[in-house]
Amino acid sequence: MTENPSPPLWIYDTTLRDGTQREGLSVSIEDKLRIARRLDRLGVPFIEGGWPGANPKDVQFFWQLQEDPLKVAEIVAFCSTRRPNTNAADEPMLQAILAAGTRWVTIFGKSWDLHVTEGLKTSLAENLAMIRDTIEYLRANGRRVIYDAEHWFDGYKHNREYALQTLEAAATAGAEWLVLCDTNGGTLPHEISQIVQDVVKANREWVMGNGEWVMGKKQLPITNSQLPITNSQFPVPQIGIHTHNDSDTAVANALAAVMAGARMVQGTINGYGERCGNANLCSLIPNLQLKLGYSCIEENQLSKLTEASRFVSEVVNLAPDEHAPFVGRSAFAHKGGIHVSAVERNPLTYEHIQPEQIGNRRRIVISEQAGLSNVLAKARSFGIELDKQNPQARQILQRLKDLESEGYQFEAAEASFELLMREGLEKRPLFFEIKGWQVHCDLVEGKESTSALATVKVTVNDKDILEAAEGNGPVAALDAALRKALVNFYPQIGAFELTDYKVRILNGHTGTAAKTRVLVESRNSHQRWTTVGVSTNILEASYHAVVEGLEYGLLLHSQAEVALNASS
Ligand SMILES: CC(=O)SCCNC(=O)CCNC(=O)[C@H](O)C(C)(C)COP(=O)(O)OP(=O)(O)OC[C@H]1O[C@@H](n2cnc3c(N)ncnc32)[C@H](O)[C@@H]1OP(=O)(O)O
Ligand SMILES: CC(=O)C(=O)O
Repeated sequence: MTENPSPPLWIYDTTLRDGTQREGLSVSIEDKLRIARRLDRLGVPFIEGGWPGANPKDVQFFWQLQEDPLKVAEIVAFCSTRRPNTNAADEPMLQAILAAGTRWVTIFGKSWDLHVTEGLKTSLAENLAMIRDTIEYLRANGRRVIYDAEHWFDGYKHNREYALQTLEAAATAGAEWLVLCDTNGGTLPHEISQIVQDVVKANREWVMGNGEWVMGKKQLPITNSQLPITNSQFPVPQIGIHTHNDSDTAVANALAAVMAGARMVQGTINGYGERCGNANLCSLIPNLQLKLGYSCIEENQLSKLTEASRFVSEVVNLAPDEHAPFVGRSAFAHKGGIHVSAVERNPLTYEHIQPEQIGNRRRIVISEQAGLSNVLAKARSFGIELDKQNPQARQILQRLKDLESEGYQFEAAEASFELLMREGLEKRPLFFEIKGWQVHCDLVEGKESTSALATVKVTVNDKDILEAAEGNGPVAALDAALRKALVNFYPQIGAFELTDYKVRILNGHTGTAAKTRVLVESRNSHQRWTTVGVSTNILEASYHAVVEGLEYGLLLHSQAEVALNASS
């Protein structure tokens, strides 16, 4: 039986061009190069690098890539058509795009008559000439051309005949791809579907025309069958799609276009882009590859998609969207007890794909929504085998629910939950006991910083220790005093660091009687953990979170020692 090969589909990434049009996103040349190389490794065939001539950074970026080119991907330079009533050869922008030295260029032009008369303030005929001249000029200079039909869908709805003429102008001039853009992002999937089908049909009819103009049979100035992306498979220009997310349908629109015959999909990593963003490639690629059977990137690269998404968010300095489909931290996080119970039996029950296929992982969340299955799954992740019939398991679940109703939140403080569970199972080691503590704050009118003094009385191995320490606030002083008291017994405490401290008022309407939840994040040289404390007294809530933070660090250390001894 011969295997049916997956139909090819070209992914075109525009993170470095349209992605950088997102408000709040700004990248250096080095950032752009790092992202381009990461996308190259991911196996994206086309990477739009920017608009050379629009800013010095993009000019430099293309020059640097000429020195040290990408390994696989085609890097593409972007530009508009020439301005009205000029010669393409005299346009500085077109000189800049040639100087970028790429094999492929993308030119955007106007499809909507309103934009021609109102935006460009020129005639419909001149706009067609601008498209044609620009592409012919670039072809004559050895470039392969992708034509982005800006506002295609709005243009089509207002004046179908003229919109089709703009595509025809691009195709006759030698564009190899005609990319239909939903620039304003207002089109819905059913419209995309109908319009793309119509264009694909018109494209085919042009090809089969009466010889007057036969799209695609025109002799093109260059052909290069050595290129990884060759048009030899395609005797005609192919249709592509570029969607924006203003109606929250960018991904759905791109999928609808592909199902209607588009063969190139433009989008960005994490959906970054102008206004509400572009079609998110981190959703599109797995949908196209895993569900629709298209071949977009290598399987072994698909399993690196989550890592690539996080890499890009790190480089552009934007917090990753934890709830992003496919690649978000919560994309395969199960919280409801019913879900966890079923997922534990068969993940297919509540997962649309296997998280490993795109390099993500399943997580079980612990909270008041949990059932015994969550507790058992968490216990397993802590290395504790717990049976559903064990009454202690239900007691732990009940304690968890009681504490959550008092204001605790364990989903973000798994270290505290592990300590709670170990206590319920009588497996919580006693590293130290706190007999008492005090904090004194010195608030001097007119003095900027507060000085605080904390004293703690701690018992370790039957020895009582009394220590005091100062800090620039009460929590810092308390933390310092505890460490001082414990460090001689547990020198590893010296490597623990308190890295984050978050306070949330739980029932603000009760004024100063409100409960406070404190989350403390700590770390050692290779792990991070979070603990929680709740009280009507902010200091007491902090105290509980800080003490559990130290205790959990000691627990991790002792577990690591046990593992080391067992392996040696
Ligand atoms: C749909 C898209 O996302 S397209 C990409 C949009 N991206 C960007 O705009 C980012 C980069 N842009 C820039 O750096 C600047 O806007 C530049 C360098 C391109 C132009 O700057 P300026 O010359 O100062 O012009 P300005 O930005 O004010 O206006 C844009 C000009 O381009 C013209 N223009 C717009 N679309 C096109 C087109 N397809 N073909 C030719 N000219 C066009 C406008 O009519 C206007 O011309 P005018 O100044 O003669 O009226
Ligand atoms: C070209 C482009 O970015 C757009 O039309 O949205």
